[in-house]
Amino acid sequence: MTEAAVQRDIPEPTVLHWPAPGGEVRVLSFVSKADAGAYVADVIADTLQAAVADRGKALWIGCGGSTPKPIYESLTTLDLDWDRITLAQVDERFVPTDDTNSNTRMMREALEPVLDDMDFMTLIQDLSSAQACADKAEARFLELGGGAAPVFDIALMGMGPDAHYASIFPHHAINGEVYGTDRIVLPVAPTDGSLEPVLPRITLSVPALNRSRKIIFFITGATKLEVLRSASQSTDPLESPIGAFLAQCPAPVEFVWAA
Ligand SMILES: O=C1O[C@H](COP(=O)(O)O)[C@@H](O)[C@H](O)[C@H]1O
Repeated sequence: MTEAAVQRDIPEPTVLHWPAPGGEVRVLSFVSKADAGAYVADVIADTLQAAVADRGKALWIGCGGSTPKPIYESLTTLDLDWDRITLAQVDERFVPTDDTNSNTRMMREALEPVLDDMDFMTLIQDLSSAQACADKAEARFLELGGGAAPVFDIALMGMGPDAHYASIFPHHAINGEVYGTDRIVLPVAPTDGSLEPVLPRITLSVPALNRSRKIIFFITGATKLEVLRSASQSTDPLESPIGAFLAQCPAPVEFVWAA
């Protein structure tokens, strides 16, 4: 069994930090996206290998969108005990897994070199309805947790330019339910099309995300850094989903950023 993943020689980041209602926000700022991505991949790899060494297996969750694809690709180049690693999704669009909008498709493509060795759990467990899909995904998570909501060794998360995280969007009714639910997985209704989400979605609930031992957000671009700076000052879930999340999250949260 490998004790630690290969460590790359990554230039030291600058640490940006500012006060916020939920506690200081800390952002590791790298000179290049490649360095930032390599850092995130190494943190995930080390966390997974430590979990395998401690508990014989690792369970983690990863986000979709386009930003994290290089992280997943990078992880496949590292020497990990893939046969002991399960990856599930933070959120998904309720579309077939071969659809171009599918996070599952992106993740499977990026992880292709190790996909047969590892256990990848898509949130798309049923295409008859988003509720049936969420119910089946919930059951899968309960299996993974031995009958209870599982603990995740690490969560790789992202943030959209509208301050959404997972599939929890500003001004969406899901904000009234997603923080206080007993559910692990919830369906997210689409809007009328003028605002995201335009497609129905499936998301992990906030209590489920909170069961991560650590959370690492990977964001890129000047716009998202300014969105984070401003949104972290509000704890109103309707206006500022990311600010609301940070204000209540019990897990250690780190942001990694590059322009
Ligand atoms: O819709 C989504 O967007 C966010 C952010 O994606 P990005 O490509 O702008 O980084 C992502 O974290 C989430 O998983 C995805 O479903």
